[in-house]
Amino acid sequence: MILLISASQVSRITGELEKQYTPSKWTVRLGAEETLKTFSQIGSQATSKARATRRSQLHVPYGDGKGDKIDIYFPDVASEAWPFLVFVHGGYWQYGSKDESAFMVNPLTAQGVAVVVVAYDIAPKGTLDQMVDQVARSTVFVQKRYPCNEGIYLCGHSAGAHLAAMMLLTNWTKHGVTPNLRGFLLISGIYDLEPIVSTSVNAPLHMTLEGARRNSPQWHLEAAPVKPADPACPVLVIVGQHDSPEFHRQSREFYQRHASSHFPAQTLCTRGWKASFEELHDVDHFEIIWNLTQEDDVLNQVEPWPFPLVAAIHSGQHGPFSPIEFEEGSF
Ligand SMILES: N[C@@H](CC(=O)c1ccccc1NC=O)C(=O)O
Repeated sequence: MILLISASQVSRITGELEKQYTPSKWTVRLGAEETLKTFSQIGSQATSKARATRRSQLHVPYGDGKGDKIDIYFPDVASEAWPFLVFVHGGYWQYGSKDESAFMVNPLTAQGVAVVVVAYDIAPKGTLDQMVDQVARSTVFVQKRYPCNEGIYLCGHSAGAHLAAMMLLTNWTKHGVTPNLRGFLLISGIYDLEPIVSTSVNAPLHMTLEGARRNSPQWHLEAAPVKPADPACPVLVIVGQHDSPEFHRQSREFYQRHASSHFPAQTLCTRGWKASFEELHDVDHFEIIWNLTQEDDVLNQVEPWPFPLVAAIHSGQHGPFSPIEFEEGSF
């Protein structure tokens, strides 16, 4: 069947896709520009505060590349057997940096969790393949440097959630060590990159459809070389209520309890991951992260660690979450 569509229909469709993948167009409290400005201000302030008040090691090289750097922030307790939260910042693989992304450092280190904020080479310097490799190498570095860690929890936001999710597929054998991964916290992420190819996001990324698919966790879950080292490694997929419908779809389809015709047998649940899905009530794509600077933010409650969100759902105390659409992942 040949489908004929007019030029104006094409421009309407591409315009809609562009809007769906522009998170600042969906905010409800501040305007787009003010939201982006506030996000970067809050990130910078949180980072200055963390560096001024927490014991830290900054710009630690995890590889030979100039951009292979992490910041490590430590709890007060003298030990190396902390749990580690490794945070991968967002910014559509083309902006953002570790130097304005220490949102959760003070609340988490105060509760005994070491926080690692990862730098990677954003576009145009870095390609998607290189960024994925950098996040893998930074995680391996943390494991090698802190072999007594009480678990590494990978957390990413938006494009950073994509990079963190790619670690579900990583074959660690070539890295010589399998990180002690105990959980994934994927916040407002993108797991199928194909729709991005035809948006302006792709201008500095130069992704081909093939490259987009190669770097889409949604398309490769069946190829995950190993099941999680710890069968209790939970994967929490979270999206903000005021994220766009496309962002909601991305999270839901990645998690989904049952395979869809679009992604047959390609969801976290159907591949055997202990996954949960949650829509966080009344927050947008940016507030969901900047709220992590607050000690009382739901995602910062570490008792019971790792994810009180999961525990709260299981105990029926939904608190500030929207209870809709949650299904416990099958295992
Ligand atoms: N240009 C985008 C900004 C954006 O998407 C973004 C900004 C900061 C952190 C994460 C982002 N999104 C995905 O990585 C917008 O206007 O919404």
